[in-house]
This record gives sequence, structure tokens and C-alpha cells, in this order.
Amino acid sequence: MNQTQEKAISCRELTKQFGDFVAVNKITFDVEAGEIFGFLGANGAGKTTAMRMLCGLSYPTSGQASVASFDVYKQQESIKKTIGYMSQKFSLYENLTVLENIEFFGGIYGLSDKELKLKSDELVSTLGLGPEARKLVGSLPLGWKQKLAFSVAIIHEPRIVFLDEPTGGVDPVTRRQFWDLIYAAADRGITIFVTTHYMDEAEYCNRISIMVDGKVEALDSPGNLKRQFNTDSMDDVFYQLARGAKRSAD
Ligand SMILES: Nc1ncnc2c1ncn2[C@@H]1O[C@H](COP(=O)(O)OP(=O)(O)OP(=O)(O)O)[C@@H](O)[C@H]1O
Repeated sequence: MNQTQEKAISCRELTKQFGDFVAVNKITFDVEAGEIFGFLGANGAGKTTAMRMLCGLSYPTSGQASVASFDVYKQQESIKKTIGYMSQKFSLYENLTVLENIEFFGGIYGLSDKELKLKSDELVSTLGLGPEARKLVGSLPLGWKQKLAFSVAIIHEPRIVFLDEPTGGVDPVTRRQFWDLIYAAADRGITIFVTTHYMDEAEYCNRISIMVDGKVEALDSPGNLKRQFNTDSMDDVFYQLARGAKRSAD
């Protein structure tokens, strides 16, 4: 586990407006180092907008936030060097092989040749890729691409990794395998910040926050949220909160 006492992420009244529209409305929360933090919300709730601010990709309108103690207004470049990021569209090159992708991203993140060789061997073995390692990524099943994209997003052992709907479109068994990789990363002290629409995944998180119309309306462990909302299903917790939402996807 990460020994530092500092919060991995800290937000206070973080806000983003587009003109008069308040996409993210005074959100306040902390994420502990080494925690698996689920960031939930219906379509349009403001998750991506919030995540972009935390990743140093967009300036807040007001409020404060720090990521690995770096300030989101003044230290965006330091934030980018400290984090890993995987989007739903995972940024692998489909026309390169698995090994070429690992080498490419490892190179970008500054790994030495020796580290790259070690990491490549480790990844091919952990992911059970074997002969597939020399195949084009475009030819792999979606679940394998996602696992590879995640592995590449943390190849430089970042302190925090942001995952934006990393398992969209795959079955529960494949999602469970993906989560084994997430747990292994968390065990090494990497903080996980993950958005998802899947309630089985919400159950795997240490704590989750649920956003509705730009605000964080609930934040606790899955067990405590279920007790608070008097139900035994996370689906139901989510539904109770999100049914009053005014925003929808389009
Ligand atoms: N650049 C922008 N200009 C104007 N409005 C925007 C902009 N970016 C996002 N929005 C609006 O802000 C709201 C929040 O969008 P956001 O993408 O953060 O939601 P989300 O929770 O990530 O949803 P999804 O799950 O659909 O990705 C939406 O109503 C969206 O239309």
C-alpha cells in the first residue's frame, strides 16, 4: 500500500460552467491513496466533465481540487505526469501488435529498454496472451483489448489511474477478469478512480459517489449506501437517486 498520508484526490466545491449551464456543481469529496473509488451518475450527470478537470485537461470555473497534491489550476502538467488514464475508446493502436503497443506506450512513459522488456514479459504472462502477443491488437476480442489498455495505462506505475467506463460492452465474466487486474493494481498502491454504468462493478469499489445533475448526491461504501437507502441492491440505490434527474444523455 501507498504509505503517504496525503489524499490521492481532494475536491472542494469544484464547479464547471459552460456559459450559464452548470455541468459540475460544487462537488466536494476526498479519495484516499490506494482506494478504489467508483464515480457513478446517469448520462449527462457531469462525470466526464469532472474527470477532465481532475486529469488536468480542463480548468474549473470555481472551487478547489488537488490530485496527488498537485493543484488543478496551477500544476496541470505535473498531474498529467503522475496519473494514468484509460478512456472508453482505449487508446491502443489497432494496427500494431500487442508487443508493439506495449513498447510504444512504455516508451512514451519513459521506461528504459530493460524495464520495457520486463514489463512486456510480465504483461504477456499476466494477461495470458502467449502467441497473441505478436498479433495485431485490432484482431483481439474486446475484453482482451480492454485488459491490455488498462495494463498499458499503468505501465509506468502511476499513483492514480482514471478509468472512464473501461468495460463498456463486455459480459460480466470478462468484466470480473478486468476487475482482478484493478484489484492487483490497487494492492500495489495505485489509486483507482473509475466511472461505470454497471452496478456489479459499483459493488467492487471501496466507496462510490453518485452524481445527479452535476451534484454528488451520495457517497459511501456500497454496503452503507444500501443500508441508507433500505435496499439490498445497488441498482435500486442508483435508481432512487437518478430517477429525479432532469438531465438525460441528449
Ligand atoms: N463543452 C461543453 N459545452 C457545453 N456543454 C457541455 C460541454 N461538455 C459537456 N457539456 C454538458 O455537460 C453535461 C455533463 O456532461 P458529461 O459528459 O460530463 O456527463 P457524463 O456524466 O460524463 O455523461 P455520460 O455518462 O453520458 O458520458 C451534459 O449536459 C453535457 O451536454
